[in-house]
Amino acid sequence: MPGCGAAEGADITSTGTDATDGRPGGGAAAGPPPPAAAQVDLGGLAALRAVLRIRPFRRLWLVLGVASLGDWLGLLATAAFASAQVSGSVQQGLAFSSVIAVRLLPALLLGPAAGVLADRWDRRYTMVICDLLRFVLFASIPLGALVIDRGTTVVAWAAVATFFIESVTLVWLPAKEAAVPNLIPRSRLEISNQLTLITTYGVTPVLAAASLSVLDRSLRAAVRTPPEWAEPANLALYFNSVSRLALAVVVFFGIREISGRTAVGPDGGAGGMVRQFVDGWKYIGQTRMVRGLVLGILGAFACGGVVIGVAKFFAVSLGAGDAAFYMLFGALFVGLAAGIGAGPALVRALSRRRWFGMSIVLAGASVFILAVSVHLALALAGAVLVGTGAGMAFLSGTTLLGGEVGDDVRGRVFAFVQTATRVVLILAIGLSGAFVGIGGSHEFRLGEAAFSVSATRALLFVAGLLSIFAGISAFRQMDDKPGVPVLRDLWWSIRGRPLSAAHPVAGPGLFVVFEGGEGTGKSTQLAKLATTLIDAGHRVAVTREPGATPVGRRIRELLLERAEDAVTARAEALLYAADRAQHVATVVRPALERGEVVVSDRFVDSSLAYQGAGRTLPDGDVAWLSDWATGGLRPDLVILLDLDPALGLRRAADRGTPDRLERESLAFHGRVRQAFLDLAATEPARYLVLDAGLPIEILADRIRERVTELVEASGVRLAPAGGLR
Ligand SMILES: Nc1ncnc2c1ncn2[C@@H]1O[C@H](COP(=O)(O)OP(=O)(O)OP(=O)(O)O)[C@@H](O)[C@H]1O
Ligand SMILES: Cc1cn([C@H]2C[C@H](O)[C@@H](COP(=O)(O)O)O2)c(=O)[nH]c1=O
Repeated sequence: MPGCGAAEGADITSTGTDATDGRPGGGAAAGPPPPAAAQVDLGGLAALRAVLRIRPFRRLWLVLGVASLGDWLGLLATAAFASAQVSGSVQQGLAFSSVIAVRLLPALLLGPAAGVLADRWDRRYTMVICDLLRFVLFASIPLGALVIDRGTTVVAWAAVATFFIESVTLVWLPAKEAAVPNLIPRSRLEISNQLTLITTYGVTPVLAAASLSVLDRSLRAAVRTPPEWAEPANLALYFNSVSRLALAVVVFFGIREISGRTAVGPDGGAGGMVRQFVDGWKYIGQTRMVRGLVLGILGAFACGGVVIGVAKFFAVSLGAGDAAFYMLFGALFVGLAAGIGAGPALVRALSRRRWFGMSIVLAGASVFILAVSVHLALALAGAVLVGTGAGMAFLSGTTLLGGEVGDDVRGRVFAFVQTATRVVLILAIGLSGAFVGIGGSHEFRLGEAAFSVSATRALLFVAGLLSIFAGISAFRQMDDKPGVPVLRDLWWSIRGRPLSAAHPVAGPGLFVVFEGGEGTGKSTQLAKLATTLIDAGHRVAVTREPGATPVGRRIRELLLERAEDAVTARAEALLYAADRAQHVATVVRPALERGEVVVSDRFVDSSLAYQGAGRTLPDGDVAWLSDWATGGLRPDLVILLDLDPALGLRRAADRGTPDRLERESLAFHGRVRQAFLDLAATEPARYLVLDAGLPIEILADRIRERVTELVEASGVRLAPAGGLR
C-alpha cells in the first residue's frame, strides 16, 4: 500500500534480521556507518541464507534474475534481429552497431533527469509503469516485423523502440537501485549485492547466449526454415517482453515495501524538479564520501574503457590474434567473478571505503602488467588481476552507494553514476581505439639496443596510471581511518582483526611520551620537561603507564610488586593493555581534549618492546592489542632515552629493590633496547632518540628544544596557563 513504511510491511522471516534497518528514508543517511565488521558478521553461506530469507528481497532477486536474462537475450537479439533485416556485411554491421549506439544515447540525453524522477516519484509505481512500457516496447519490435514489409523500416522501428526502452530503463534503474537498500538490513547489503551482481553479470549473460544458441540449433534441426515469428531472435524478444510484465506484476502485488517514500517537498512543480536536480549535483560535489566514490568509479571506467578499446590491437601485439582476444576477455571475467565472489571473504572486516580505493589501485597496477606483457600467459594473469580489482571495486562501490547515501538523494546519485560511467566508457573506448589506430608502433634505439614502443602499450600504461591516481584520490576522500597504516590494516583485516580507526582527538592537545629501558632517566627528564612547559604557561598533564588510574594502580601492583606471583606472558600483555585502555579513556584523551600537553612515562612502545621483543610474543598481536586498547591513539612525539641495559639496570638498582621486570636477564633487556631502537627507525620524524648516558642537563636542553618546536608548530592549539596535574 503506497505511503506505508517498509518496516511496517516488510515480510522478514529471519529472526536475526534487523527490520528497522530496512525503513525507507532511514538507515543510510540517518546514522553513522556501521562498523565494517558488521558487514561480515556471518559466514558466507549463512549470510547468503539469511539474505534469501528476507522475502521481499528474495522475490525481487528472482524476478530481476529472470528480467536480467530477458535483457541480455534482448540485447543480443535486438542487435541480431536488426542485422537480419538487411543484407550485405556492411549494412549488417551498420545495423548491428546502430542498435547498440541507440541503446547508449538516451543515457547522455536523459540520464541526469532520470535520477530526479526516481527520487521524486513513488519508486514502486515508477518501476511498475516503466516495466509495463518496456513490456509493450519489447514486444513491438518482433510484432512490427510481422506487419511491416520493408527491412529498413523494421530496423528503424527497432532503433526507435530501443531508444524508448533505454529511456524508460534510465528512470527504472535508479528507482530500483535506490529501493533495494531499503529492503535489506545494511549489514546484509553486501551479500545481496554479491548475489545480484553475480546473477546479472555472471549467470544470466552466459545463460542468454547459451539458450539463444541452443534455441537456434534445435529450431533449425526441427524445422529447416522456422516461421518468422518463431525465429530465435523474435522468441528472445518476446521472452524479454514477458519477463518485464512479470516483474511489473511481482513488484506491484508482491513487493509493496518498495513504496512509502516521497522526497518531494512542498514545491512539487517544475521549479522543484530543477532545484532537486541542482541539489543532487551539489550533494555529489560536496559530500567527501560520494565525491571519492564517483571519482574512483569514473577513473576505473576510464581505465576499463581504454583496456577494451585497445584489446584487439593488444591481442595482435601478443601474436596470438583473435583467440588471444577472447581469452583475455574470458580472463577478465574470471577475475571479475573472483573479485565479486571471493573478495569479501578475503578482506573480511576491512573498511569498505578503504577496500574500494585499494581495489581500484589493484586494477590499475594490474594494467601495468598488461602493458609490459610480451607473453600471453603473463597477459592473462594481468587480465585476471584487472578483473579482480574491478570486481571488488564494483561490489564495494555498489554497497557504499546503497548503504551510505541517503535515501532521499540516492536515486539522483545512482543516475549520475550510471550516466557518467556510460559517457566516460564510450569516450575512453572511442578515443583509445582511434589513438592506437593513429599511433602505431615506434622503434627507439639506446646505443646498440633497439626496442619498440607501441601506442597500445603506451595507452595501457596511461590507463594504469589514471586508475591508480583515481584509486588513491578516492581513498583519500573517503578514508574512514585516517592515520591508520594502510598495509598493516589490510594485513590485519585479512587475518580477521582490522586495526581500529584512530578516534580523532576532539581537542587540540599535544601528546609526548618518554620511552626507554630501565633506569634510562625517563622520570628525571619528564619532571624537568613538565616544569619547563608550566613555566612557559602551558597546562600540563603528567602521567605514566602502568598505574596512572585507580584501576591501573591495582594492575601495576599485580604486574610489578607481587614478584612471587607467576604471570604468564599473555596475561602480562593483557594486563598492560587493560591498564592502557583505562589510562587513555580516563586520563589521556580528556586532557588532550582540554588542550593540555600530556607527558607520559611509557606508552604503546613499551608493550612492543617488553612483551613483543622481551617476552617474544608475536609483534603483530601485541600491536593489535594496544591499538584496540587505545582506539588508535598515537603520540605526537616519542622521546627515546637509549642506554646500555647493564648501566640502566645498575642505576635502577641504586634506587631500591628491583621489580619483577627489572629482575629479567640482561639478554631480555638487550632485546627490549633493540626493539625500541627499531621502532624509532621506522618513523624517525615522530621520534627523538637520545643517548641517555649524556649528562642530565644536556639531555633536558635537547628535549626542551624539540618540544618547544612542536608546541610552536601546533600554534594556538594549546590551553594556556595552569598547573602540574
Ligand atoms: N643522564 C643521567 N646520568 C646519570 N644518572 C642519571 C641520568 N638520568 C637519570 N639518572 C639517575 O638514574 C636513576 C634512574 O633514573 P630515572 O628514575 O629517571 O629512570 P627511569 O628511566 O624513570 O627508570 P625506570 O624506568 O626504571 O623507572 C636515578 O637515580 C637518576 O638520578
Ligand atoms: C607500559 C609498560 C611497562 N612495562 C614494564 C617496563 C617496566 O619494567 C615496568 C614499568 O616500570 P616503571 O618503573 O614505571 O618504568 O613495566 C611493560 O613491560 N610493558 C608495558 O606496556
